[in-house]
Parts: sequence; C-alpha cells; structure tokens
Amino acid sequence: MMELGFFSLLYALWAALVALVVYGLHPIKRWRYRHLPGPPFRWLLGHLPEIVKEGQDSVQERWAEQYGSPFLMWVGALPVVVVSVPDQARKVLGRPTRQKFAWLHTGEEGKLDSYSIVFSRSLDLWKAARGAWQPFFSADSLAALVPTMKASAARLAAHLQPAAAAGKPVDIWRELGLMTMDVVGTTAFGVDFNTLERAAQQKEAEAGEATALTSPIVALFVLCPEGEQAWRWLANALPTPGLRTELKARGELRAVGTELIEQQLALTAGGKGGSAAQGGNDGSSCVSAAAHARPAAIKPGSFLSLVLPSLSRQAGGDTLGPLWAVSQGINFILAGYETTANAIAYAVYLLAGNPDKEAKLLAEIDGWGRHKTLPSAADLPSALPYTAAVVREALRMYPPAAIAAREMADDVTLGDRAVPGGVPLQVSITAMHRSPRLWRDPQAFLPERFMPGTREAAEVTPGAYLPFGDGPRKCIGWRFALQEAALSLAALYQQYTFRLTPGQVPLKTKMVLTSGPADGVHVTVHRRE
Ligand code: HEM
Repeated sequence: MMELGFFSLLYALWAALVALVVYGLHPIKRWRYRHLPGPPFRWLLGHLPEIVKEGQDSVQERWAEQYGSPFLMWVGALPVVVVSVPDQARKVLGRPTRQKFAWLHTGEEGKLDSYSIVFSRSLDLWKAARGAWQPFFSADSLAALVPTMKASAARLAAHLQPAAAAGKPVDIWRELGLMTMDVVGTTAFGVDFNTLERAAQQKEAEAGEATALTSPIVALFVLCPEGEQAWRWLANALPTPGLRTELKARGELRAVGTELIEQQLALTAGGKGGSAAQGGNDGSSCVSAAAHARPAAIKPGSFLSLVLPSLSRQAGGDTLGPLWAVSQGINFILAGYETTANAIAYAVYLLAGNPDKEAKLLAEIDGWGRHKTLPSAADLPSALPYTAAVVREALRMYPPAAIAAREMADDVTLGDRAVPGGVPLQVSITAMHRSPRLWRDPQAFLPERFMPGTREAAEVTPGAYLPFGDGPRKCIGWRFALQEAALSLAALYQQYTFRLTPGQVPLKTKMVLTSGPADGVHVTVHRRE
C-alpha cells in the first residue's frame, strides 16, 4: 500500500515535470509562427531576461535592426509580432482592438479597468469613452486651457527660483511631473490641484505606483497566460506591499470621484427636475439629500463636466454610471501626466547638450512679444515653431509611449510574411524613430526636421514618425500634449537655462508603462539676465 502511494507520487511528479517541459516549449504556438524571423527561442521564459535587462523598447530597437520587420519575440509564453516600418505600422494601427493587458484588479477596481478608454476589451465601451472624451480636445476647448497651462508653468518657474539662487541641482523631470500633474488634475476637475506645493505626498504616491506595476505576480501572467484567473485571485489573496498601496489609493480615488460625481448629478437633478440623477445603475440612486445644499462639485468646462452627459447611456451591455465616469477621470490623469512630463524633460536634456539649438530656441522665445509675455491661444498655433519642433524632435529621439499595441482576430500579411490571427502585434515606435534606414543621422538632435521648408524636413520618411500612434486609437490628447509642452518650455526658458550635472550622458531610460529617464534629469538652473 505504502509502495503504491510512493509510486503514485513519483508518477505524478514525473507527469508534472513532463507537462512543464512540454508547456515551456510551446510546440504548437512555435509551429504556427515558425516562418517569422526573430531572436532564438528560449524555454519557458522566452525573451523575458533581455526585456527585463535592456527594457522592452531598447531590446525591440536592437532586434528590429537585426531581424527586420516583422520579427517575432516571446514575452514568456506570449508570442508577440513586432513591426517597425511605416507601411506595416499603418496596417497594424488601422485596427481598433488594443492588445490585452494583464491586470491584477478584481471587483470594483477591475471594473475601473474594464471601463478604461485605454485598456477596455469591449469595443462598445471604448467607442462610448472615445465619444465622451472627444469634445474636450476640440480647438476651442484647447484654447480655453491655455491660461491653466500658463499658470502651472509659471508656478513651476517660481518654484525653481530658490534652486537657481542657491546653485543647487534639481531633478527637472520630477519637477515637470508635478507641473503636468497640476495641469491634468486642474483640467480634469476644474479645481486647483496645486501639486507643486504638495510635492512630498506626491513622492509617496509615485513610490507605491512603481512597486505595484512591478509586482512579481505580473510575471506569472506572462509565463502562463492560461492561468489568468488563478493569478488574479492569488495577487488579491496575497497582495504585495506595492499592490496593497495601489489598491488603497485607487479605492480612495474611486470613493472621492464617485462622491463628486453623485453630488454633481444631484445638483443637476435639483436644477432640472430630477432627470439626470436617475442616470447610472451604479449607485447614483444613493445620492444623499445633503448633497443638494453643496456648491457645484465639478466645474463647467472641466474634463469631467464634458464626460457627464454620457451617463445613463448604454454601451456593450452596460449602463454608463458614476464608476464609468470615475474611470475616465483616472485615465485622463494617468494618460496625460507622465507622458508629457517625460517629453518635456527629454527636451530639456537634449537642449542642455546642444547649445546651438538652445540658442535658436531662446532667440525665438525672446523674439516673441515683450516683457516676457507668452502667446495667447489665438497666436499659439503659429507663434513658436522652433519650440514646437524641439518638442517633436525630443519625442522622436525619446518616445515616451514607446509601443503601440494591437490585437487582431484575422490573419494579416505584413511585408512578405503571413501572420496568423490572434497574435499580439506591437509597433515599436522607438525602433522606427531611431532607425538609420528611415532617418539620416538618427542619433543627432535636429529640430529642423520638423521646420517646414528645411532640407532636414524634406528628408523625413513619410509615416516614420508616430509618437502618438495612429489610426482610430491614436492618442486623443496629442494636441493637448504638444500645446502644454511648447508653452511650458517657453515659460521656463524665458527665465532660465539648464545645465546637466556630470554623469548623465548618455541618458539612461527605463520603461514600465511609459519610457522615462531611469534616474531623472539632474540640472543646475541658471537665471537669465
Ligand atoms: C507627449 C505626451 C503623450 C504621448 C507621447 C502620448 C502617446 C500616446 C500613444 C503612443 C498612444 C497609443 C496610440 C495608439 O495605440 O495608436 C496614446 C493613447 C492615448 N493617449 Fe496619449 N500621449 C501623450 C499625452 C496624452 C495626454 C495629454 C492625454 C490626455 C490628457 C492622452 C490620452 C491618451 C488616451 C486616452 C489614449 C488612448 C486612446 C484610445 O485608445 O482611443 N495622452 N498616447
């Protein structure tokens, strides 16, 4: 009897080992993609070691040069087809379905993800969100945001004053992060976020966010995507400190956001005879009577005020309720804060290393208006062409959103390769932007590439520049970001120039969700006479 038990255990272990070896070899998946070039396959981990060591953006850039476009890489058990030439990128980005992301959240937090304009798996929910976001990015809305953007940049300029006077280095990337958070926070709700004065709290929140995103359980999702439900259960049953911090922060944000929206619905209902508050089925009915006495929770013209009219609509079997609106608010802040901060920080880094380009930028800014004014909304589109070109060139050299990801149901031909349906597709924006096959002297910082009429501009390969992606899911905030970046650079360089502290060239970057400076951008701040 005992012998039987021992042998059964031995057989079970043996079978588990064989299953693991066979699973790790992914024979069926590999056979389907056998005709695609790419780095040699590795058992179980795939190319995770290179991705972790070099960063997904940098390793894709290297392999794109080595294997061409498309090539196949393995993120654990997940085969991913990567493209890096304009015609293939256009084909991939023409599809509306974004690649699936492995989220750890369950319950209400999970619902926030499923409503997300960026990550939603439902095309109906995505369309509803995109439609609700669109009015905020019209030319008129963007013009109305100019004073807010100028005010945040002016606050940052004032905030840098003590460091300039003391000759003390600052991490300009972090300072810019506070400024862009100020802009998206203020424009999301219409209330002053004033992040620059709450910098210490912000630091804590960022630390929590970084740890949650790098939770070891995320690795299980890619090593064995089939176990998705189990990994999610495990992550929530045994949360890491990072996930716990993130869940707490999301829970608080969700509670405050839902309350704000419910208050606003109650106010609107009070003014309009009760129709709006009957909106969602997500709790708008529990609006307290006390809320009627409070002032408007969400300012007219803010992002959330423009999203609210979509409430109570049907999308993908859901009725859009307050939780849906909260998800849009959170996404607005997340999508618009770090990407733009990274872009401006990269521009400062590049200008500091290229004094001739900095001189051209300063001449343009000094030539604009008098007494350190900044262009008005009406003048802005044509007012600062070189400053705008500096931003665009920084986005080429260091694209903060380094990958645009799609999924497709059907087979597709990319170049001369047939790619089977169902595979995640990624456009490596970094590889495209830095390829010597697409750009002359790609390592050189040449804002002139984006100045119409120059020799450099004439050489740009059409379709090779995609910092905001393309197609139906192109970044909805791209004009917002370019406007904010140009205004901020103008406001900062009116008063200061920046010099890198030693040891920062070449700049180390790190990709988590976006690609940013790994250790910040440390500069001394010099007041201009
Ligand atoms: C320099 C700053 C920014 C960069 C480089 C950037 C880049 C990108 C990229 C590459 C995508 C994916 C596009 C695709 O898959 O084809 C994207 C999507 C998106 N971005 Fe941005 N972005 C920036 C700023 C912003 C801002 C300021 C906002 C809003 C306030 C924003 C909101 C979004 C949203 C909502 C999406 C998802 C759109 C959809 O799926 O329909 N982004 N962004």
